[in-house]
Amino acid sequence: MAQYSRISGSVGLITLSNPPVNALSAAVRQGIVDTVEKALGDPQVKSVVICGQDGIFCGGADIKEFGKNMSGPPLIPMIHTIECATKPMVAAIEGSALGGGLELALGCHYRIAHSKARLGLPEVTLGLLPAAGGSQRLPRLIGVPAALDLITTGRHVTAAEALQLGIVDQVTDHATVDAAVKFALSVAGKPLDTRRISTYPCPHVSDVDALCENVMQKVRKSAHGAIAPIACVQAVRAAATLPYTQGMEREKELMATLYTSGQARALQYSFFAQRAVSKWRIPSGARWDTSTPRPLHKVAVIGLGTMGRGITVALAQAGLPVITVETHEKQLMEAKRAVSDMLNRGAKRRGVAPPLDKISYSCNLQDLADVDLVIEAVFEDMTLKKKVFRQLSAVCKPGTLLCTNTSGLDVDQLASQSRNPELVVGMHFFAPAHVMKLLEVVYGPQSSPQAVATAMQLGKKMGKVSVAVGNCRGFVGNRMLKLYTEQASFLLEEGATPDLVDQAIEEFGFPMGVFKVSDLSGLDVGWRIRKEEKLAGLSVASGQSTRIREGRRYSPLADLLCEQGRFGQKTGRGWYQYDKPGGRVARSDPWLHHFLEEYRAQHGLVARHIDHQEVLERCLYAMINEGFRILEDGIAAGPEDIDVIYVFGYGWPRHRGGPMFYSGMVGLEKVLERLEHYYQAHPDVPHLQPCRLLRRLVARGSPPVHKWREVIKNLHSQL
Ligand SMILES: CCCCCCCCCCCCC[C@H](O)CC(=O)SCCNC(=O)CCNC(=O)[C@H](O)C(C)(C)COP(=O)(O)OP(=O)(O)OC[C@H]1O[C@@H](n2cnc3c(N)ncnc32)[C@H](O)[C@@H]1OP(=O)(O)O
Ligand SMILES: NC(=O)c1ccc[n+]([C@@H]2O[C@H](COP(=O)([O-])OP(=O)(O)OC[C@H]3O[C@@H](n4cnc5c(N)ncnc54)[C@H](O)[C@@H]3O)[C@@H](O)[C@H]2O)c1
Repeated sequence: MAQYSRISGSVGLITLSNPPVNALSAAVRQGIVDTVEKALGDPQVKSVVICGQDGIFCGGADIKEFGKNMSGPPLIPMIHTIECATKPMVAAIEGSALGGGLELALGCHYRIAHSKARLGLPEVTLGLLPAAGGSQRLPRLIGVPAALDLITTGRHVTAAEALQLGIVDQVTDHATVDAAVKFALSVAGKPLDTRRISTYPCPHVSDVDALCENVMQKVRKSAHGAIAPIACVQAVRAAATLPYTQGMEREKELMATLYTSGQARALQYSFFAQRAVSKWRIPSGARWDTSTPRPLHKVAVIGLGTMGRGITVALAQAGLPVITVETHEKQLMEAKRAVSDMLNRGAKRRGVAPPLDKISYSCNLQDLADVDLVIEAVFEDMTLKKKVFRQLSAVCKPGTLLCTNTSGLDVDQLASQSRNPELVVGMHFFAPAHVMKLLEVVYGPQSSPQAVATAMQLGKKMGKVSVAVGNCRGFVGNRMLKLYTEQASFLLEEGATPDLVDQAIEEFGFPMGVFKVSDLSGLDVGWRIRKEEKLAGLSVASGQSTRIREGRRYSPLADLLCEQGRFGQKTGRGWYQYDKPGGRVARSDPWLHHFLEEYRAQHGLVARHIDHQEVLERCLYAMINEGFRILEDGIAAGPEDIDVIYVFGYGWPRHRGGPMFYSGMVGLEKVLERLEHYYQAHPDVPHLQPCRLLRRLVARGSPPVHKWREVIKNLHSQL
């Protein structure tokens, strides 16, 4: 759908109309073709303006159409007709002009943008490239280096930057369509030969091969196996080296490869999954569209360690007044300095003033009497947290929401310490909290719809991707992670090295292998928890075998390293060695290899050859199996929730969709068969036993991931 009218006597106005983002669906494309024909055929019309309804120009091709049989007029000839028109065509850009939307605008002879508009070619983030001429027109318009930057990253630019780059001709603070109509009147009848971008030569670059090779190397490094960024470089290179028509052929060829790839499917799934999780619903029946969040005027953070500092920064950057509480003046002042530094650095990067005045600092919990919401981030110690919750319950005004940033302690137990357990939820941030996008919002059986809605909305305000999850040990992310790291340790016992395991994981697409991450976060963190759980340290029951806990296989390797003071990067030694404490570059450590050999000898273990395939199957399938259990238990509402958590919180390569999507790509039968194989080989590892939901899905013919919810619902109704 596109509406047509004639205004100011001689301007044909075409309005794209497909809420919410005026995506270029088959109907919209047909509407554009019809209205352009009408405008060009109307002798009264001297120039044409194309705009979008409801303050947004166009969000690009309709992603929901991808993978289906395409109907309706194709984009490329449609844009070509617009460019060839003999009447000036002006794009009036408000809101967003993205992907196919910007390509449509590039087909126009002029572009007028509102100052708040955003423009970009984000196809790469969907596993594609701008294949409606964008990869060929943009470099001709703004030059190869700038086009490479925009197309390989998919970043959106502001109207001001678009003007500077030469993407738009004018920026206005006023009504965009009015400005565009005025402009269209002023250019009516003027020659258009110099306005057709496809006819431009690509601006000269001294050594285009060297430039593209350089960008290609950078892109390969950051892509972690994603193919779209590489195809984007190849397409822009074609623009720089070939005539337009041949460049278009190359664009089409590259797009055909990407379009049918599993990576594009994964990335498009991820796009919709990210949006689906914001439409939360929980077992109590509460849901996103019927629950009203509480307005927040002032919030508090308790405990200004690693997490509290990051959370405070994120809250202040979101514009919220925050009061922070520490135990002693010394800690408070130290934290104040660190928080101020973080805010100053962030503000410098973004070219804004640091919101230092949003934060106040205190050592007295009594100062929290008037806050609307508290985020507790004290040590991971249940006794301490319970005490803090009792104190907060006594101090805070009625209705204050109490949230905990615990990584995995029982949120219901904390709720039971409060006079109003319905106002308690977990807000599990990830380190560094002002950077990481993920937030798990943990609800309990008593959490009120308003408490969940408020935490979800606060997460959104802080720029997080928030996922509502049920309460269990480790919630979703850490519960699955435990199985992944456990398998990695078992593999070391069986003959692998940290280098081999990490290489397999990094080749899969994770930015860092499991042992490098462990060195970065500090081995002591997990050690402390395991000691509290009586799995490690002096409290391990006497007579217990070193490699068995609670009747299951246990690997004490990490505990043994901690006993040697090898805590990872912070001590300069861990699973790897570093040039100094705090060093960042992991190097293989002969000591560690010798230590592993001795350990195996001591426990009668014979090292065997382990290949990358086994590393991936053992580590990833164990984690995926736990994901199915989480779905079975109703802790996550659907596979999308788990996948979003893994992509945004744990470095799962986005072009592989997330663990649950990936299992579908591998084939559920295969995952089941491999788990059965490994469980048979390791019967002392119960988590390798394939869970019921996985078996049920395979028995149902392995439906695609978007159909799993039905099977889960049936499973739940039978319980
Ligand atoms: C052998 C075979 C050969 C095959 C060759 C095939 C050739 C096919 C020809 C293709 C030609 C290529 C054309 C072009 O180059 C490709 C593209 O344009 S891809 C799309 C690029 N656009 C984007 O990536 C933009 C995506 N959207 C956004 O970034 C944001 O939505 C927004 C526009 C900035 C708005 O943000 P918000 O206001 O925050 O709103 P939401 O994000 O919550 O979105 C609201 C709602 O809209 C849905 N939606 C958004 N964009 C699209 C879209 N492009 N298509 C469909 N739906 C879209 C979004 O999902 C939300 O809905 P909900 O999921 O909540 O129901
Ligand atoms: N570090 C991580 O990667 C991470 C990630 C997610 C969640 N978490 C969770 O966040 C919480 C905090 O972790 P952290 O790493 O920031 O710990 P941390 O040790 O760095 O900081 C804890 C801070 O709490 C302060 N504190 C202790 N008791 C207090 C009290 N009664 N009143 C006020 N302040 C008090 C301490 O002085 C300290 O500064 C824990 O529950 C942890 O499990 C940590």
